[in-house]
Amino acid sequence: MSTDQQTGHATEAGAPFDGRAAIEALMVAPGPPALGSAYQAMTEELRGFLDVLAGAAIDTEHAARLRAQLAQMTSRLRGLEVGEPQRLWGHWTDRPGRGQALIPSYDVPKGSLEASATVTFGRFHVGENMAVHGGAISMLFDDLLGWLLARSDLPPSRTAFLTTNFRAVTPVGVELTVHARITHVEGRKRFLAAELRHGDTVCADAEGLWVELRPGQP
Ligand SMILES: CCCCCCCCCCCCCCCC(=O)SCCNC(=O)CCNC(=O)[C@H](O)C(C)(C)COP(=O)(O)OP(=O)(O)OC[C@H]1O[C@@H](n2cnc3c(N)ncnc32)[C@H](O)[C@@H]1OP(=O)(O)O
Repeated sequence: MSTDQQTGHATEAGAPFDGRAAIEALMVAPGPPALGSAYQAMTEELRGFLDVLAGAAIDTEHAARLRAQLAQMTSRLRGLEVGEPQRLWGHWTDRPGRGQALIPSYDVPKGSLEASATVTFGRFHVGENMAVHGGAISMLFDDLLGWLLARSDLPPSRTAFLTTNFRAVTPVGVELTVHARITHVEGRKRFLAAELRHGDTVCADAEGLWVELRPGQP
């Protein structure tokens, strides 16, 4: 085995990195259930920390103390770094939120062509004026649509384009509903659409194209 320099993936010596195989491998939990529960609880705690920090007015001493505590935790984790396929972050595909804090946690059922979920953005994702950052909304759509596809019976694909329309300010700290659907499939191309609502108000919608990876495509 050797390591792909760009992706950190372990590959057979001389074999090119295969994106399809790597995505298919993600459909199995990366560790035992007890670790999954502990990891999920840890990422939820991290979300809470980031939201509170983003909304807090701290003083110089508090900022310096936090920096020192974070530096200590970072150095403890450094020795535990692994390659991309072995990482735990975001790879708990059997759990809502998948063990990551990049976007709010949501859950969609397996094997469906459309799904609805609830999400709540915290203050970490505020752009300004207590409106959710547009980039965070696009990221939610990319993740949700990609995850809907990954959970369908279709072979692995990757986002080719994603267009987001911001229709109304997306509020922070309240439950929102997101609906995602695979609208049609043409050969390797999958067209998808999504909508984010607060009650009856459409906050944002999106449409995008995902292209099925060919065997051996990175
Ligand atoms: C990867 C995630 C998996 C999930 C696993 C589960 C784990 C849990 C994850 C949950 C969800 C995470 C979600 C993160 C999702 C990302 O973050 S993905 C990262 C962002 N996207 C990228 O990096 C993609 C980069 N681009 C590429 O890799 C390649 O361009 C693509 C998209 C694979 C397409 O390349 P290609 O296979 O060479 O496609 P090509 O043969 O040129 O075109 C095929 C067809 O598509 C059309 N097409 C291609 N691109 C476009 C375009 N931009 N506009 C219009 N048409 C286009 C072509 O015109 C062609 O049409 P036809 O002539 O057949 O009618």
